[in-house]
Amino acid sequence: MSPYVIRYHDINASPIWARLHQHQRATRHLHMRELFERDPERFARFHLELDGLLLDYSKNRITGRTLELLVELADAADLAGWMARLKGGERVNVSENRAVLHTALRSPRGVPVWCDGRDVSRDVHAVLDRMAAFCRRVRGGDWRGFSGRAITDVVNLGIGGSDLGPLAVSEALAPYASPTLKVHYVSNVDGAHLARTLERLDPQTTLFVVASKSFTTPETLLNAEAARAWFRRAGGEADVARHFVAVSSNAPAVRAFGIDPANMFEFWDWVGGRYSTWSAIGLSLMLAIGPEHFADFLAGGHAMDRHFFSAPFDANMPVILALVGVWYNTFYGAHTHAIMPYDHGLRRFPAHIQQLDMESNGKRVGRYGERLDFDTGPVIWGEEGVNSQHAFFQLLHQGTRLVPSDFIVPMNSHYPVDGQHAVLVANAFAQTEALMRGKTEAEALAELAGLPGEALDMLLPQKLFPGNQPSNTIAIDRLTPYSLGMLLALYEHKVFVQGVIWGINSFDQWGVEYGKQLAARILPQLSEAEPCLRHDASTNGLIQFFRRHHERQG
Ligand SMILES: O=P(O)(O)OC[C@H]1O[C@H](O)[C@H](O)[C@@H](O)[C@@H]1O
Repeated sequence: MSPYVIRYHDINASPIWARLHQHQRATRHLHMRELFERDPERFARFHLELDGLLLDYSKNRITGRTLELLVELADAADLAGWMARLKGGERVNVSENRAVLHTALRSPRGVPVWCDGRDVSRDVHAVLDRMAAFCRRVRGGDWRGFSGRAITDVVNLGIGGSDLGPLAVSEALAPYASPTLKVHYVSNVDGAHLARTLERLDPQTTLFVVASKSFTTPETLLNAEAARAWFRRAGGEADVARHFVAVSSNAPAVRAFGIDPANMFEFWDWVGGRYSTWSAIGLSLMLAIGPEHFADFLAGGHAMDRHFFSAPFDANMPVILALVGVWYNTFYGAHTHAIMPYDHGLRRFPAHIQQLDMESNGKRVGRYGERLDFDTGPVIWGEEGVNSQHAFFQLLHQGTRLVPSDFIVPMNSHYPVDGQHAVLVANAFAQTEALMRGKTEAEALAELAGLPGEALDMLLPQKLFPGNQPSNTIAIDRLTPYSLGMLLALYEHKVFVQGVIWGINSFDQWGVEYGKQLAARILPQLSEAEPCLRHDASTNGLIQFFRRHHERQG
């Protein structure tokens, strides 16, 4: 039984919660444009820098007092205590009775990290060493396929945390990837995903990485079986060992699937799926970028960990990002949060953060099972810039919703194409400025000077921009393994801090189980002959429609 089970989280009954509501009422009329005009030091006061990563949080509806009160809220939620418990390897994932130590995955060699009396850092580095040795063999052409040819393609078979993180990071770090080893990610149980990937590949030179923490996820196991069948058309059963490796915390299931545990890379139950990119789940990533770059990625994550665990709350990037998010979510009632990377390589980053945040904090009960009477994690969404400007920014500029957002902007590109990077950056900065400033009636009138009265009446309201739409800008020198490590760890800690404030266990995910159970029930019914009456009328009707229209294959 967890030692924490007796405590209840009633942060919304705390005096600071009420004071923050009062403060919101007292300051909500403030416009950021005026705040900037009044205080030329606003950027100086509201930005932080760490190793070439800058967090500008000045374009938010906050004052110095807002931050003081939000820090008091963090104190009331015992943030310092929960940070110490997290770092100390205590079982902060109370519903699963597990420690949460993804920070140990990026801790340097030789620095012990204790969990249940065991130095898990040794285990971490032992696996990292095995991964590095394996990657060097594959990348160097020493690990060969059954016909003696070197591996040219790696297919990662995994879903959720066993896909999104490594995929997003692999795409972002493409400039660091091997030119001779291509890594593909297949996640969906929709056969199209696997089939369309395999149609370009040769079984003689393809290596499959079956990535599943539990090794029970049906989508991944079905894809792995289909991949094995595809491989077996060319290679024999004895050759499977050269073409299939596994990443899992479940050795018996890996063995039962037919993969030699010698070809399994281990991780542990104290690594949550959506926090596992840094672990052996990053094997496909390491195959792509090599062990040295992977080590730089871990070092970047560790740099952010050191900052997070040591900086005072009012100068702590993840804490600030989290508190400002809580300000809008909880006290302004904002429902969503957008993430816009102005970098083509980061185009899958919002999807990864979507899982990280929504699977962690999309919960309606507290960590002890108590009902929470306030809104918790926001809907996370986003798209790469500038494409997003040409798609949905209309709503951000002139819609009726408050949509806080993060702009992630590298100052340098790996692909300098005739000054285009400056255009990209100019667009990012301009958007944050426009969202903040808005456009006043006087400014709009100046643009419309000379228009006849009727046209002016119609057009003037269309040309007004209310502004006061908040954004954070995360500017980085260049997208490198190190800076991406910092960026990802920044978001992981942000999510943790928000979870602490809302009293949530950010490390379980009971909400995804129910749909899986029902899918397992419906699957056999799709091919039964007798009328389907076991569900509600809608579900029965859909099952009948499938039966009428589905053409059996195979
Ligand atoms: O790595 P696996 O055990 O295959 O799990 C893959 C994913 O599926 C689950 O349903 C969870 O929602 C995710 O958190 C997890 O990352």
